Amino acid sequence: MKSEYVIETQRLTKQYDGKAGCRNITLQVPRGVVFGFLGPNGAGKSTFVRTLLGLLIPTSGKGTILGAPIGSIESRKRVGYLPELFRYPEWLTGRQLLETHADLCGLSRTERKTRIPYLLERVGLHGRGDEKIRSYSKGMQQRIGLACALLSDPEVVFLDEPTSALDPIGRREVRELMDELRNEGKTVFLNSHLLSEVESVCDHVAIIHKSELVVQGDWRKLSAVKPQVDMTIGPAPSAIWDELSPFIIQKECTGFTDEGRTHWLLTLKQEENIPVMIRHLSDKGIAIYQATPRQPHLEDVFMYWVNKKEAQTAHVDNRETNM
Ligand SMILES: Nc1ncnc2c1ncn2[C@@H]1O[C@H](COP(=O)(O)OP(=O)(O)OP(=O)(O)O)[C@@H](O)[C@H]1O
Repeated sequence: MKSEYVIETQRLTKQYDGKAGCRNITLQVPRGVVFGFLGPNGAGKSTFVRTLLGLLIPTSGKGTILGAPIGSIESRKRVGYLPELFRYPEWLTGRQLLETHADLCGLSRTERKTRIPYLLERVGLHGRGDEKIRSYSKGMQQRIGLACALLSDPEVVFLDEPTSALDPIGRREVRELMDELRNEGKTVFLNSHLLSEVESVCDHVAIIHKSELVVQGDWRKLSAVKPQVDMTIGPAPSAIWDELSPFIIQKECTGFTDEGRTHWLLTLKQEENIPVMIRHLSDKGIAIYQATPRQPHLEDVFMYWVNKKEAQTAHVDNRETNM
């Protein structure tokens, strides 16, 4: 039976001379998702990915990819990888680069005959495959790297900042590609600093900071951002706010209309308070013209957890200095 998780690690640690890197990372990546792996610069993301791929030897801990131990040939056979700092031999053409990778993956002649033209097309390099990589723009080089990562039709694809060199059109194409891969049942492990991009393609994320895992899960469910609702209501007595106070953490008047309506931004204790408040207002005969829950943003969730980790680390540092 296939495990629910394609990647699992237990206290995986890779340190450089006993410092930095990543430490005690216990992570589960579900099958068939685009998984966002986030963290500030120097948090340990690339170290963790390179350790998963067997490019670095763990200091301690363990992990599996598709059930095979990390670093084993079995686990490496079934993954694709686009590194952050890609650099390809510039004397090769795009097609020759893919041929070389096809040799490394052990793709048969028949497979590469269909797979290479298909991938050139899929990454937007149709008609450019016979040009030398030296003549490729940075974005085109990133696209050919993406084709290399997908060549063996891997079940798990690691993409490290896959859109860093791409224009907005290219970024959208890569987002669509990630969606397609997910729809095909593949798992994409995405490292990216572009939180708006991650937000639009990922439900599941993990955040690491200062080498350690801070949190993982469906980012919309990670307790961070209090629910907010934009409301427009008709004339109301001020006492109504006292009655609603058990549900509201904060209220902000955001505007008025000529018809005597008022716009409010309300921060609530929990989402379930929205229907309760609406019922209360309408029972009191107060007209509600609109009530729209605000969508949370990944950036808020990210900042919340990174700041929380900062505060914990500062607390531990203070205790150690005072001892
Ligand atoms: N080869 C190395 N030797 C020594 N220290 C290293 C090495 N590679 C990374 N580090 C350190 O390990 C920590 C994590 O680095 P890593 O590159 O994994 O972070 P990252 O989260 O991928 O950062 P970025 O977002 O900037 O790419 C950093 O403090 C870095 O300086």
